[in-house]
Amino acid sequence: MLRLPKPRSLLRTNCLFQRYVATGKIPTKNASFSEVLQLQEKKLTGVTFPLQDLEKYLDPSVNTKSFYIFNPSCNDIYRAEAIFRPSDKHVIDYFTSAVRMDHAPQLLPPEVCFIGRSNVGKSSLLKALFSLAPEVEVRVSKTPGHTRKMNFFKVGKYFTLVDMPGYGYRSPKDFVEMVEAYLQERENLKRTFLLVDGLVGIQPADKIAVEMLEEFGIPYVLVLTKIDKASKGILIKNVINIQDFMKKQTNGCFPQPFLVSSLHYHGVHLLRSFIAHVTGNLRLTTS
Ligand SMILES: Nc1nc2c(ncn2[C@@H]2O[C@H](COP(=O)(O)OP(=O)(O)OP(=O)(O)O)[C@@H](O)[C@H]2O)c(=O)[nH]1
Ligand SMILES: [Mg+2]
Repeated sequence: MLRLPKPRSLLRTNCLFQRYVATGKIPTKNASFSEVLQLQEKKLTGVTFPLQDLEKYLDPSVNTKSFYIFNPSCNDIYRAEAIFRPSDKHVIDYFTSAVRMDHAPQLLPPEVCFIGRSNVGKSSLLKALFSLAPEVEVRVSKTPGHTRKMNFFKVGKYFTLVDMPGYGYRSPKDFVEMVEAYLQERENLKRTFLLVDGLVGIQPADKIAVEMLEEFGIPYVLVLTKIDKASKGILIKNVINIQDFMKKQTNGCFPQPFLVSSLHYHGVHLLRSFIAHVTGNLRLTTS
């Protein structure tokens, strides 16, 4: 069923990763879409549409229709990026943190939040999304359980992104009261991004999170993280498993998973445009 590529050298990835760990700074290569557009077509697809890029390794009998549900044009992606670029009139910044819902800020703009197991890469993804506004401080750590509060980041008047503490290992003891209450009560919450490790695939704790989202009846999206760490074979296996799981056991899940590497910006441009779209700030020219 699968046509697997030869294992590729991880040398370059490792060098970049070492630098990332040593300096704590996320690399900036390919952070902006205009840089990505300079890439050769093959690489451009890999960075911009990592899920669609997997199609060439799949048997033609595999149904990949769901890979193209959200399929913005380059122009759409470019327009969405402008929202993630700060200016004097358009301020992007950390706003506040909260450990309880009654401490959460009263914000009117649409909101999206990022949940997932501790260490799955939630804060790193926010950092990558905000890479065009490097003064925005998002703390990431290799120690699981680093984010202890709900952290609110305002993107001008357009929307708010919320970085959540992780569930599972070393999660805050008040996690349930904090996050479940937020998910159930937040009226301006437009979409929840549930992050799953692209290397290990969906875990029992993730399935519990899915059950909770299904029970709350709120729309959510699955995002596979750290795809730079997974071989194409592992990634394809995890994508197929997840698609199968989504089809059989979910109703509120967007049928197209998103694949990201916060280290190399794979899928980050597409996610920026999806966020702009679901918060009502990007009308697609293609649909
Ligand atoms: N190679 C690689 N490493 C990543 C990526 N995203 C995150 N990491 C690493 O994974 C570790 C955890 O990242 P965080 O973003 O802090 O994870 P988190 O989900 O916010 O974790 P908690 O706040 O503890 O729940 C850090 O060492 C990151 O450098 C990625 O796309 N690629
Ligand atoms: Mg975090």
